[in-house]
Amino acid sequence: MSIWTPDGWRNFPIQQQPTYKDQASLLNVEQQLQSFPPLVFAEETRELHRQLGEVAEGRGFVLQGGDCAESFADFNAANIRDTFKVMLQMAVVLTFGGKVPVTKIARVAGQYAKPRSSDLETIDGVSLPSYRGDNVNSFEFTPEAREPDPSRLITAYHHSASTLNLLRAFAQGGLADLHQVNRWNMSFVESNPNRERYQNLADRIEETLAFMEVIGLTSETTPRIKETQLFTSHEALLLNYEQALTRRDHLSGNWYDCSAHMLWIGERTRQLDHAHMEFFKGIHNPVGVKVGPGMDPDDLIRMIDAINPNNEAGRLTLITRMGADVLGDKLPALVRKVESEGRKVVWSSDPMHGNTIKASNGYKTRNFDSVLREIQQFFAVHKAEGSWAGGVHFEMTGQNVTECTGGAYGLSEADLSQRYKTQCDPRLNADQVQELAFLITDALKDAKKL
Ligand SMILES: O=C[C@H](O)[C@H](O)COP(=O)(O)O
Ligand SMILES: C=C(OP(=O)(O)O)C(=O)O
Ligand SMILES: [Mn+2]
Repeated sequence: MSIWTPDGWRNFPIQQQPTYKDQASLLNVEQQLQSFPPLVFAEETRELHRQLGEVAEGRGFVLQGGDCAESFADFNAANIRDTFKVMLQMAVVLTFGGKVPVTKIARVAGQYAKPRSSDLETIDGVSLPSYRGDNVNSFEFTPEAREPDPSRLITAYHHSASTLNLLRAFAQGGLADLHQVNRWNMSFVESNPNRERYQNLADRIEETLAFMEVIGLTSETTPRIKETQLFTSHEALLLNYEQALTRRDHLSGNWYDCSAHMLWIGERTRQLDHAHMEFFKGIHNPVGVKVGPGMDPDDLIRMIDAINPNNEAGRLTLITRMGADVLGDKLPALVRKVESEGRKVVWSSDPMHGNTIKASNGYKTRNFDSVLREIQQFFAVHKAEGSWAGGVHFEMTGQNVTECTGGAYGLSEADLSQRYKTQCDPRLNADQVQELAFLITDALKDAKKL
């Protein structure tokens, strides 16, 4: 067997890559990226691996979320802070309500490249290359903007570095204090139309914090109360970028893709004999694979064995994205196969990508109830099969956008145009996604009885 190298993927067929006209400039960019510092440290990545190992064994839950596509235009402190805040709020609700430790993984600091259904976008009879994410081309609909530009990879790297820098400061610098986080939850509940549904849980958290304070467990005495740990992740789609950030760790001698703690392969690029699979085989990060309704149980085992030949718990997360109407038919056979063959995986639910629809006014959207239904069915299937529903994966933002319909504020298709800001898929807004956290705690608590 030949030895794995970070550039070995170049010998395999590959999908969903931009066609760069200027190859010399691409090479130059790759060389620069290779000389830049890594964005994450292998030891942090191993800690995430350890936590995901606990999740695979049924002793933890993963909350993964963030924009479908980060954008250079929305790169600012308020956006980063608000995503961080909402993830923390959700994690507290899930930890307390579900009585289980929650590992937080943001889709941030590198979630720039997008696979697309079509290579071309046509507007009023004009066809141009599709927008493929800000590290490839620009969203604006002109021939110049849509031309893939390698220098965007450098910009993406610097944006990712600054984003990570701020997140690390937030995580350690006091913004993550549990008292603070629950104050945000209280104000979310107070103004929510479904307040009576959520009030009780938020009050109980408040009381618990007050009790802890009385017995001396305060932010001052107990650092865990004011600090948190947030990992980063993105779809490792552009392998030129990922290769350049893949470094050999001096402590273990292993290769890590140091662009993020966790990387995943999308539904469109996970062919067993293609480049992405080859790349993922050699990196030691925890990895995710998106699994849609077309996956065959035997192929799933082949895929698992290709990526996780030693069957290590925490190495592989299967992120199922089936659609609320399909999951009940398709997921049981996959779960049964994986469990009966003894493969250790984290099962996570992406309830977004299988529920994408076109609204009557043309907006790409998702409905809150379909998203909730897919998660509920995900829990129900795992309960029936005796497996552990290990996590959820959302496209979400801390901003008050109008991209998905439904939720307590009853967003309608007509409301979508008010603040439809996404450059790719529609995200749940801060209120919608917090409601989901409250609404899934019962299923999570129930799952724990297994
Ligand atoms: O985020 C995932 C994909 O990039 C996205 O769902 C593709 O969307 P499209 O069908 O508009 O290309
Ligand atoms: C591209 C994505 O997902 P999928 O591969 O499942 O379509 C995504 O998570 O944005
Ligand atoms: Mn998406």
